[in-house]
Amino acid sequence: MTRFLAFNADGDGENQHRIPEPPSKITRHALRKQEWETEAAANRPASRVTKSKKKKVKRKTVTKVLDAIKYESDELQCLACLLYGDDPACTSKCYTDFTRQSFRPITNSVQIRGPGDLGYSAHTTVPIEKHEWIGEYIGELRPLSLSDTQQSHYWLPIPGQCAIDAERKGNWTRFMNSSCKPNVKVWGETLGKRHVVLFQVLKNIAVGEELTFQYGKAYFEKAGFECRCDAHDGEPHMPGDKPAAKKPAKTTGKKVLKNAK
Ligand SMILES: C[S@@+](CC[C@H](N)C(=O)[O-])C[C@H]1O[C@@H](n2cnc3c(N)ncnc32)[C@H](O)[C@@H]1O
Repeated sequence: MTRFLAFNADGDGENQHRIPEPPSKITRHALRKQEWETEAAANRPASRVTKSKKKKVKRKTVTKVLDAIKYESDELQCLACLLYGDDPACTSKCYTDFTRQSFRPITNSVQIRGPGDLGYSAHTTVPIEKHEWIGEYIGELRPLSLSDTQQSHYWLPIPGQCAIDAERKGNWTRFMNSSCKPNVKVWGETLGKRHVVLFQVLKNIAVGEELTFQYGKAYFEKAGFECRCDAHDGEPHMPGDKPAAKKPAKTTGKKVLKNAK
């Protein structure tokens, strides 16, 4: 298991330590194969399962799930070639081209700090310009049908497909916390007939700044806790709530007199 290195936020950078329960570092989506076999078995019409077919279905299912986020649709436009899904010119090359050419390769320029109030956090060690694409959400592909209790806090669903769960395996993007004043935006996109979840920078970001995106109200409602981001000075709130009005500073007698004039 490759471990993410982290730096203690209170330290001077030399205080390097390992995250208590680190996930595996991966660059491609992974699967819990057995889980998908169970899922497939549950959805397979009983009457059609014959002994000879059983093996075939099993192999097919895993392959199908491995391709779960590759889709067949003529309605979606590829972010790289701008062609629609039914165009044969849109191929898997679009994915490799886009990730090689249009991604700011910041993977080695992200420092994982913490734990702080929100756990670990991702900070850039290089300046990043507005509109740059900085990463893809990577994790284990899991069935959408899993119950709420089986879904982790690193669960990101792709509607109609599957969910990406980065609890046990993932890349640096799993460490991005939520903010109501985010500097990164999350996009569900398609690249070379593949569903992807990408992150794009919303404004120029300076060295050392934390990278954050908005998880959305539904995330916090489901997770059963409130957002405690810096935009609200760490006060518990739900995304969309207005920041509580700050208490007026104590007025001095002098000021009151001046105003009274
Ligand atoms: C995708 S993880 C982000 C990385 C996480 N901080 C860690 O240490 O692994 C999401 C979890 O981080 C914490 N978190 C992130 N942003 C938060 C926020 N704005 N308010 C409260 N908790 C937050 C919550 O525990 C949440 O379940």
